Amino acid sequence: MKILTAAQTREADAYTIQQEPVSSLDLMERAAAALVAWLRQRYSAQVPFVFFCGPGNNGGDGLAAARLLFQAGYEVQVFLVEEAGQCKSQDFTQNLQRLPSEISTHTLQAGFGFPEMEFGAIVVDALFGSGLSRPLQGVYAQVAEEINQAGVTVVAVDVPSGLFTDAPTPEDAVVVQATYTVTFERPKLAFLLPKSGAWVGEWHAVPIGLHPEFLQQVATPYQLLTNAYVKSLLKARQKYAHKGTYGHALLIGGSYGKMGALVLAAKAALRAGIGLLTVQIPQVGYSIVQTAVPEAMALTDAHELHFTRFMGQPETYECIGIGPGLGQAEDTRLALENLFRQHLPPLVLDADALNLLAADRTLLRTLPQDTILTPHLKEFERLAGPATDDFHRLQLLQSFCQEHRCYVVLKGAHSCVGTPTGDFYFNTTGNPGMATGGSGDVLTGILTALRAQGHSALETCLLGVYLHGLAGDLAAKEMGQASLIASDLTTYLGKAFLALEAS
Ligand SMILES: NC(=O)C1=CN([C@@H]2O[C@H](COP(=O)(O)OP(=O)(O)OC[C@H]3O[C@@H](n4cnc5c(N)ncnc54)[C@H](O)[C@@H]3O)[C@@H](O)[C@H]2O)[C@@H](O)CC1
Ligand SMILES: Nc1ncnc2c1ncn2[C@@H]1O[C@H](COP(=O)(O)OP(=O)(O)O)[C@@H](O)[C@H]1O
Ligand SMILES: [K+]
Repeated sequence: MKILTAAQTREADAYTIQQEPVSSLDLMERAAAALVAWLRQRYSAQVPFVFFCGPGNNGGDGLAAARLLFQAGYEVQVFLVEEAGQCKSQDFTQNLQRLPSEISTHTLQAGFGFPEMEFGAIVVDALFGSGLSRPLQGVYAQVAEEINQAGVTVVAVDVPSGLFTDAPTPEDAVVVQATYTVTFERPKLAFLLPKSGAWVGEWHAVPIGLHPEFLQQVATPYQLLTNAYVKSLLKARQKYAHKGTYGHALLIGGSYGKMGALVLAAKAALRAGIGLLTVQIPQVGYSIVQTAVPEAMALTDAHELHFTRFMGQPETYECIGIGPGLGQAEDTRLALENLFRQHLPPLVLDADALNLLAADRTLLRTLPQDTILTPHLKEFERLAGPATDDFHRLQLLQSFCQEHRCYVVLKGAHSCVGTPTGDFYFNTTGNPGMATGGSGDVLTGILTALRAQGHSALETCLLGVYLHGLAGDLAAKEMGQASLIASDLTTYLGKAFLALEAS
């Protein structure tokens, strides 16, 4: 699903208005109705609502929604927030005229006294949406600050007011802290990034019937993963298949004190459908692996404690995953350097393999085309340098993938897959319960197994991050986020496959 910029959203609105055709006012009515449907599903008519409406179409949405909610029997109060002399949008003015006189309506201007909130009231933030052109100031900033200090549930309309959707929001800017953001048609780019996303709370995208033709033709590098798309990437298992049909993968990793990481990756690879799995481990890991993962074959390194030399033949494997628990010893770096000189099958690189690459960036040039790298934010910073903000990091990701002709899974909430073509795919599964040691090792195992089964690098990344997050969501549903541990992701991977197939 394409993610649109604010300018593209405006074009989509205009195209829909012209081609459907529908009046701008009716399109606003559709948006307000979608918002109100969402509110009514969540809150009963006993819950009072307080609307704060700005001067533009976002405020117009707020006014239309206040009317519809009032007509549905809810208690509604409206505060019009305006700087002296600020001009109003036409649809705002029309919706103000349509507001039933029974709704208590007040204007807040500079120097206002902030209203007392009734206990349990829900604030609807409709100050500014995608039309924000500068940080909030004056009365708008004061109202936003008061809302944030009121300790109430805040539902932002389309965008939390004060948040820029396609550019970094200045560190010191005032932004409404939303509990929920009900956004029209598509989430905005800022919702998916770690700093700006924090203002958004839990976002829900509600359709408002923007013209499908426009959505189909509009060009953007930003995509959001959908269940339907990821499902289309699944391959059914064949009746006459044998273990050779599903690839032979190799995982290289583990070191003294870090064998667990390799074990987690190995178990995940097996649960992700690999036909055969071999692990290369230092001698210290031999009985650990043979006991913990009897399904895997083991190659032992000449070294007791860490990786120093590849002991197999690269052509035996359809994919090699390197990194979980690897360590960063100097002879490990040399071993990687030697390995990268050989003709290799597709690679998945994680953890210490990435740290070694970062320490010796000449190694980056020797990577086979379409290698998959799976850094978290810190590892990515070591590889590509520091980012000044979320948007700058996306630029770094794009140039890194293009320069090294590789795929990068930038891990976090909404993990982002960067591609050599300069595209970005944001994941939609996963939860903060997965912020626990070893989750990334599980992902490496899954990706290595999918790649070895013949998925392209892109398919591997998309299917892998989605299934990994879905396993986390299913696990969290049963055991809660705090108790979730990395092994649970592997335990629930089967259910994640089943849920995706059945969706
Ligand atoms: N027909 C449409 O265009 C639709 C628009 N929709 C709503 O319209 C919103 C966008 O509306 P607008 O483009 O009117 O923009 P906003 O309502 O976000 O902002 C209104 C105007 O205020 C001014 N402004 C921007 N930043 C300011 C600041 N910091 N201080 C003071 N004034 C500032 C700008 O002139 C801006 O156009 C969307 O977020 C959505 O809520 C929806 O009703 C769906 C249909
Ligand atoms: N808040 C979150 N929401 C969704 N997924 C998360 C969150 N935090 C972490 N994850 C996922 O968990 C994994 C953590 O990987 P990583 O940081 O490499 O952990 P480790 O090094 O301990 O294995 C990544 O796939 C990441 O996307
Ligand atoms: K808003």
